Amino acid sequence: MNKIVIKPKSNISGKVQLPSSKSYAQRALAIAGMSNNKVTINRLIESDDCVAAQNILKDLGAQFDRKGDAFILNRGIDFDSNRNISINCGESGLSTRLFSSFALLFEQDFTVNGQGSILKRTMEMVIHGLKQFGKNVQSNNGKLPITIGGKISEFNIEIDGSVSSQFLTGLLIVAPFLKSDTYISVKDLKSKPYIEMTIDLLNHYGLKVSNNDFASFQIQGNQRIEKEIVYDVEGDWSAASFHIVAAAIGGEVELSGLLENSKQGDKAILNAVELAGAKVLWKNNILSIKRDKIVSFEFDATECPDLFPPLVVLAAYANGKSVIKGVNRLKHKESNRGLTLQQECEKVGVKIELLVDKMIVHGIGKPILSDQIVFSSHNDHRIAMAMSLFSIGTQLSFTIEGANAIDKSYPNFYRDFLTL
Ligand SMILES: O=C(O)C1=C[C@@H](OP(=O)(O)O)[C@@H](O)[C@H](O)C1
Ligand SMILES: C=C(OP(=O)(O)O)C(=O)O
Repeated sequence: MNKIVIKPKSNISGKVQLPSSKSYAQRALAIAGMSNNKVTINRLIESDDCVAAQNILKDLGAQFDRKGDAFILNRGIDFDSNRNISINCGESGLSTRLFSSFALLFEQDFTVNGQGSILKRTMEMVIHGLKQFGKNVQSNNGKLPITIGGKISEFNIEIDGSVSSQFLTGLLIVAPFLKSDTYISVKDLKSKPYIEMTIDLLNHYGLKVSNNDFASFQIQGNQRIEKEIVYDVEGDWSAASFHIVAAAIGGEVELSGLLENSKQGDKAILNAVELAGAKVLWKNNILSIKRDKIVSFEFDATECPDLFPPLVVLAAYANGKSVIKGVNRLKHKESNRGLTLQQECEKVGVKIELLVDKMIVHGIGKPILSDQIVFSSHNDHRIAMAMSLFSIGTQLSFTIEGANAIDKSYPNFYRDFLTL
């Protein structure tokens, strides 16, 4: 049954080993597909998005084995195939926008499809970008499915980065393997840390791209992955953000598996919980978070939009107005997260105002639970995880409908959270 009952928790205390980063994992798989040598990716979890990326590699003719949590690529993508190609990207926005750019490596028809919420999310940035390369693109009114075909005739393009960085990630992964050098100028790029992660991983595979202050990128063509690669996927800061906020409002946690100097933008959650009054400490690669006071805060989440759901819960437990910037980034996620957070928080008496690019959360110290509460995840993993936190310091159980949404990024979330 796709619902869960969460019991009240008077206190948070315990240790969690974080799952590996779904953003790094999908990138590592995509770049591995370009290799003619063996690639081993360690610590790859079987979240839905990571499974989708592996299925795409299969659709593209790559061959690999799984041994425990390791992924071992034996043969990369079959670029010599001239049959028409069709990939299914599951519900992953990143895999959909990233692997669409792989159409640049083929001339035959390359169809991209998916399922669930991704069918409602815009693909305009992909369509517009691929057309500039001279490709023909047919879409379902700017959404999936899209079919891409034809030759590349242009290597100097301009894209808009204000809605999503994910297609640019795809272009940066594909461009080193094109026959000519590529120049990409980017207007108004958001989610920049995700582009740093892409470049970080390209460098790990021995590939080079030149970044001119996130405004343009120059990529030499005809590059190769010269040697065997081993890559260990680091822990997921976006997943960690829920346990970090749980501790900040309800007690303490010790988290392992995270890198202190990670390039993941979502490690900014530490700045937010410190602003709200929690204590943060690193010792021997273990991160400890301890509740102290909880005060309202102001935070700009424009570059780390996935932090909105846990930040809203943090703000709900502070007394008074917290301001979180970057709401425009939320429209095109698994749900329209500004609206879904507003709707779900209303159920516990927390009012949220959505202004032009700001959210104001009117925190009430302790959310009010009645015995009737049924949250909806809106089939959005981050909404399901965030609503679970409302069990902290309250007296009554509640239900989350659409609870399985967590499988997209963190299938063991409830197991881990319920041990705290
Ligand atoms: O590149 C990535 O791994 C991601 C980029 C972000 O999307 P946008 O670039 O669309 O903001 C983020 O919200 C998403 O969860 C993962
Ligand atoms: C928006 C997300 O992912 P994606 O865009 O890859 O579906 C997310 O994980 O919150």
